[in-house]
Amino acid sequence: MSETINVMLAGPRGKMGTEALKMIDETNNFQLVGCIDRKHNGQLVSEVDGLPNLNAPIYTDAEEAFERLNADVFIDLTNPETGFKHTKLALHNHIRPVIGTSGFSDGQLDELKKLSHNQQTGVVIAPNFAIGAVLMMRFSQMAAKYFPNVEIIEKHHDEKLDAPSGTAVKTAQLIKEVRDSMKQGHPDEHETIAGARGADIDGMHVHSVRLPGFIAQQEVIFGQSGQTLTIQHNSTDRKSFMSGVKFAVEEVMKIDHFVYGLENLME
Ligand SMILES: NC(=O)C1=CN([C@@H]2O[C@H](COP(=O)(O)OP(=O)(O)OC[C@H]3O[C@@H](n4cnc5c(N)ncnc54)[C@H](OP(=O)(O)O)[C@@H]3O)[C@@H](O)[C@H]2O)C=CC1
Ligand SMILES: O=C(O)C1=N[C@H](C(=O)O)C[C@H](O)C1
Repeated sequence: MSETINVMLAGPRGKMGTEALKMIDETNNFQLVGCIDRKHNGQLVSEVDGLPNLNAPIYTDAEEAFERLNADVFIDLTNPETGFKHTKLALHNHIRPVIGTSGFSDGQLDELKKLSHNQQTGVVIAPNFAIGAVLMMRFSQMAAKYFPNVEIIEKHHDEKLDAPSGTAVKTAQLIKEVRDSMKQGHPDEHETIAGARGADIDGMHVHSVRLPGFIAQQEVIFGQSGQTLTIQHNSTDRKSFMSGVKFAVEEVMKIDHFVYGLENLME
């Protein structure tokens, strides 16, 4: 039988957090030891409406939670500012972070990488936990070798705080690794309304749609003379992210270094 992994989680009442609590509850060798939330200090998860029947305490003070809880792994599903603070606290306490929260800057990612190295503690930061999205990013990187002209359209629910999405940024980074830097579109093009061409990542234009009705979707559109190629992924349910979260929790137990992107843990 697999050894028990003690897990703590920040953001239990959130859309992803509630789904992650169900996954932890359903996984035989995962044990929830506590949560960090903005509300319900001192209560048990089971005492909060809508959360699973888990007898784990809730802390509103993150420092106290990291000091008191005997956790192996820390999952963060909050927001960029909070998630960054939590990840540093987890590493300082040698609790391995699995971070789904998106919106960290390159500078923040560098700082966490250095901290992980100094603390000799593994960390997994995954812009997208859905296997289909990881494949969409990989296929896009493959295609970019042959189709350097590319634009990314990401579509999310209108409660999302960060734009562009972590997935779009990661996709652009993967493409950047295989194509020469270039400016796309007409050399003389100009926006008559600011923002019309979207964000620019190394010459790639990234467009963010925010509408009710979406969970998460991304299209990577490649074009060259006479043909276009579109690689698209849809998450139609947040369950799509949970096998990736589970996988990351298991894998982070085996590493002592920084990993950015689930693809780096897959065969
Ligand atoms: N990597 C991936 O595959 C995925 C990543 N995400 C990312 O995960 C994050 C969460 O997404 P989602 O669940 O949709 O967002 P929600 O807004 O539904 O949930 C965020 C939760 O974090 C809580 N929170 C905010 N600040 C704090 C704090 N200081 N301490 C503790 N809890 C806090 C919020 O509490 P309150 O309700 O009081 O505001 C809320 O319950 C986002 O960054 C999103 O981009 C989302 C989907 C997939
Ligand atoms: O906020 C979301 O919902 C999502 N966020 C992640 C991102 O920013 O890429 C992953 C997924 O797209 C859902």
